Amino acid sequence: MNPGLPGAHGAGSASYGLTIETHGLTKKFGHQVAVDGVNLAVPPGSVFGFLGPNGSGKTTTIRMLLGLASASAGTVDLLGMEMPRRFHEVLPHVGALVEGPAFYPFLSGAANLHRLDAATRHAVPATRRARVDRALDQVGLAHAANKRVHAYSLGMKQRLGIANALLSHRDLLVLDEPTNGLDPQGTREVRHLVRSLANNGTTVFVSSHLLAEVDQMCTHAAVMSAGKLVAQGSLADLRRTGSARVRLLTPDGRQAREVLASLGLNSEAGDAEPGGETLLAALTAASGASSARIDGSPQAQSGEILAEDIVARLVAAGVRVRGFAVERESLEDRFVALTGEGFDVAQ
Ligand SMILES: Nc1ncnc2c1ncn2[C@@H]1O[C@H](COP(=O)(O)OP(=O)(O)OP(=O)(O)O)[C@@H](O)[C@H]1O
Repeated sequence: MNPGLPGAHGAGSASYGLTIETHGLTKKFGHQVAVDGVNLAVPPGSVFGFLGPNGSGKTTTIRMLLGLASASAGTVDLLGMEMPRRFHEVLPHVGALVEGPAFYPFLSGAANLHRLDAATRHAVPATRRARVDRALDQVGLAHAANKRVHAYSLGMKQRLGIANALLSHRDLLVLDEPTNGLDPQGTREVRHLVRSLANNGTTVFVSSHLLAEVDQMCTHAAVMSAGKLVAQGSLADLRRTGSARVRLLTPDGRQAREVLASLGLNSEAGDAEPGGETLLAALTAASGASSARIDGSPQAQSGEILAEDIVARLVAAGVRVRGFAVERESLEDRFVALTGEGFDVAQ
């Protein structure tokens, strides 16, 4: 198969376990450690959000992944091949949008892609027209192919940049903040595009400082804070590791506290409400309290006491329950707790 053809599969698609794998990846600028011992594990087929506040080291990490900057320490493997040693083998299978390509404003979108492809060492000239047309179609710019780029909106220019990264079939796409500076419409277009790219089997690694964006686009995420990787995994796993608590409203506060204590749950008083006392209790039993589990009833996998078991115990003890709710930490609460910083959650 010819790797220059659209649809052709590259670097031994099934011959590696992780699409991106780093160990101890570190970058120092003088005394400043911008990236500090990062171990990334990006599974094939994922849309992997690389999340972190401004200045947390995302772009520096991406530059090292792509061989655009040298690492001070650590290793990088892309598609199972060591970087930058196997740079020339890896590169044809990886598309990237980092700091955006420069387009000629007086040329059409299609003409710009023809020029950029012609400057690419591995690109096959005979298939260029078909590949340009296909890439423009993939990013929804077929109708504007012959329009000059100066008449493109920012969102269209950004999609043209992604089209450039898609001129050949890619096993991996790396996009650095692809929605930065876009208006809400352009942002929606690019997010939609990122999600659809993964449907073709391409692994997409996309950085963002917007939690909501990662939440909407991605299957997996890693969180950077001050140069360090503080969490990574599937979004489902990251959500699950967040803590949960019950909020109970009852006129029988004393007995309720005893029941919760018998399950190993420490409770604290919430706001007083008309008609009773509010109690708040983490769903995870305090250590050493496992003997308090209800016989024969399963605990949730995370070690949490099941809400239905708590209700059953309360009812059995004659505690009158006016209100009962399980409150789970949101992804946002979790990430703020991890990084100690606020995230932009807008958009
Ligand atoms: N060439 C450089 N020389 C010196 N310091 C640098 C250089 N490049 C980045 N840094 C510093 O490294 C740290 C991480 O920067 P980086 O651009 O990787 O963060 P980021 O998470 O991508 O942030 P942003 O979203 O603002 O680009 C910052 O403190 C930055 O000032």
